[in-house]
Amino acid sequence: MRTRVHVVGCGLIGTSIGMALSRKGFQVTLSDASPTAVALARDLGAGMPASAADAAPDVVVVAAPPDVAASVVVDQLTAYPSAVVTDVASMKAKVLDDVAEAGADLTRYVGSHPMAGRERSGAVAARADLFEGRTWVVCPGPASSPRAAAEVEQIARATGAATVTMGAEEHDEAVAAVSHLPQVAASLVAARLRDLPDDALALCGQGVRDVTRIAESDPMLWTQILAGNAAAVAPVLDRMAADLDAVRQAVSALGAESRADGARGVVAKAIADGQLGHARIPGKHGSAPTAYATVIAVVPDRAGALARLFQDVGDAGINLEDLRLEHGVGAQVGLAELSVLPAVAERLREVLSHKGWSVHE
Ligand SMILES: NC(=O)C1=CN([C@@H]2O[C@H](COP(=O)(O)OP(=O)(O)OC[C@H]3O[C@@H](n4cnc5c(N)ncnc54)[C@H](O)[C@@H]3O)[C@@H](O)[C@H]2O)C=CC1
Ligand SMILES: O=C(O)C(=O)Cc1ccc(O)cc1
Repeated sequence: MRTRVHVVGCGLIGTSIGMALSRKGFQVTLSDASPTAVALARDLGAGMPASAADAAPDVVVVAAPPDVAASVVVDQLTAYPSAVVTDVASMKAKVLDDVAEAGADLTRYVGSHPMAGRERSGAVAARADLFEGRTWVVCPGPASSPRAAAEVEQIARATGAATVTMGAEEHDEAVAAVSHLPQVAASLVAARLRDLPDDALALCGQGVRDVTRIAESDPMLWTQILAGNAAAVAPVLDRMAADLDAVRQAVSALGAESRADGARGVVAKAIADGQLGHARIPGKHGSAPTAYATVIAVVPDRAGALARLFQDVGDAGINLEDLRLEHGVGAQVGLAELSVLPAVAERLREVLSHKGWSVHE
């Protein structure tokens, strides 16, 4: 019998989950506070709108905003007394605490968090491959049954994600550093650009684009995430503020007098510490993050053709973030799908066309 999954919240994440699971043969039903979101998710192939005639789901995935996640989880545990319920909110301890406080059946609740997303919200931004090759954290609480944890892992893996199991607090401390602080940093850096004259903005290079991509994120969502994980985020922000202040003082000292003993050491250490931290980020794995743009080049099935393509990409000074090769059926060509940062995709298309490649979006 096909596993029945009910998705509550048909935004970016819920719709993407529905699309991925439907493609894998799960029977997915959809609900949302907004009927338009449900209709859109259905049109995108995420599943069928839930109706009173449906059989009870085996698993409910709550993909509603963080500030309502716990209450929706409680409602779903009550509505479906034998279903396993998970939520995908970006913080886990607060949701678990709130579900526990409501007196719900914790044996059937297992929080989780896909470490994949986009800086855009809503069903329109959903992608069936959003979780492909990404990590999905599963956080069973002390009362969760092993069966419930296994069901949630099965759902996460069916979307193409790799699961890791962690306690809620351990998860929250980790995401405070790897997700929540980066969001604050990106937003604050991008905010510096707001009043910059156009002539200065014209100088924006790849560095500022890399650092600020997620500054496009939804303020409502992130206010809820930072409030919901405040206990773990605050100490990370304190350490960041202390480091920033040290660099600020050193640079101010250098501005006041060129000798400024010790100041260069402080600056160099900050940059070197950044190198050490950056070197620890695990490499890319799985398919290209959906945030990349793809440029498709037709590659003749001839020795050295691919090498020439890579050479041309490299000569343009463009970093290839990922690559997929499709082999043409019935033709002596292959299709090289080049994933690059969206900001350089148009230039890559122009450069490759100019060099004689047949290029497609
Ligand atoms: N955006 C991202 O990149 C990621 C988000 N998450 C988590 O996923 C959850 C959903 O986020 P997104 O999909 O980005 O948000 P979204 O804003 O795209 O979608 C949220 C959906 O929930 C619906 N909704 C609101 N209140 C509801 C309620 N009481 N009952 C049912 N539906 C309700 C909204 O109408 C909307 O369609 C959040 O908890 C977020 O923390 C997790 C990983 C990544
Ligand atoms: O856009 C990106 O790169 C992200 O990392 C998105 C994201 C946003 C919120 C999460 O809780 C998890 C992932």
